[in-house]
Amino acid sequence: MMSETATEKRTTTVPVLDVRGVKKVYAGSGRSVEAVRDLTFEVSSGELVCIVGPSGAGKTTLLRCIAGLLEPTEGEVVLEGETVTGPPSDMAVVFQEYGRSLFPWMTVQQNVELPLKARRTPRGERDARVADALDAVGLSDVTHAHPWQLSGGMQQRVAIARAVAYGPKVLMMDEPFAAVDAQTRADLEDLVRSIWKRLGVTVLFVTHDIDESVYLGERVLVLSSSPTVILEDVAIDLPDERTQLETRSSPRFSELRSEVYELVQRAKRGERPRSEDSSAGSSPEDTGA
Ligand SMILES: Nc1ncnc2c1ncn2[C@@H]1O[C@H](COP(=O)(O)OP(=O)(O)OP(=O)(O)O)[C@@H](O)[C@H]1O
Repeated sequence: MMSETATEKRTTTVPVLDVRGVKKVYAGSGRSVEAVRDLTFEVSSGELVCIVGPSGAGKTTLLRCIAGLLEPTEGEVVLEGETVTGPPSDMAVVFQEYGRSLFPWMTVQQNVELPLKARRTPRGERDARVADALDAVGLSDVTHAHPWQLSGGMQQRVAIARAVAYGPKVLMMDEPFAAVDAQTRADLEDLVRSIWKRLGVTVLFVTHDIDESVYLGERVLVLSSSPTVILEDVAIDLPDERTQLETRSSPRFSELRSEVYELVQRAKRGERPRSEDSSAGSSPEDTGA
């Protein structure tokens, strides 16, 4: 099993990702929207960090800035010491809309190997990576099927396999399970944790779902409502081995869930982090909405 190596790797504290003072203002048509005001946090190599916050808090905007798909208005994103100025080669993103991210005319195998072909990975290595990734997501027996022949949950597994085959240092997931049923969602959550352990990859997981964030994460970053900053960085001190039944029914899970729930409620009420209390411009009127 590879989990020991992955566990050792996760205990290191090298920041793989450094988000420094990121602000994003969308401008256009005579209207500007400050989606994100000032986000600063670090993610260590091999961590699994979840991001939650009220609707419209700027979770997707933040993720797109980190993925190099949007340019921050101020601040910077530093990945392994390099400022992100476009999609970094060692980052992969899994989006919610699996139906739109897979090519229907290509087989599962072809969809998963596409980014490797684009990177001109040699055939032998490509085949091995695709086989490993499909094995990791439990889809080795449908390599020649087309996405439309698979269930929604299986299609999302293909999208995850594609990201995994690429061998990213950082795997970002933007509400990846919002469109699947509850049972499939639980299976996919366990899949994310098993892949994370198996590969020792750093994972940044955006979700609306408070229970999901606590179940998956080692840390949960709670965003304030607009103008968005980090309201709280919550350490999830649950045991490393998690199961849907035992973990979710443990007293500590309930406590953490309540803590994050209360923080999200505070965010919705427009509360600001304590660090802003003494700073200028932090009056309740300044909380936007
Ligand atoms: N391309 C855009 N142009 C203008 N405003 C935008 C654009 N994209 C997002 N916004 C605005 O920025 C704010 C943050 O949006 P974003 O989608 O990042 O939030 P979110 O937390 O991911 O939302 P949700 O949880 O509802 O998916 C919202 O007010 C949104 O309307």
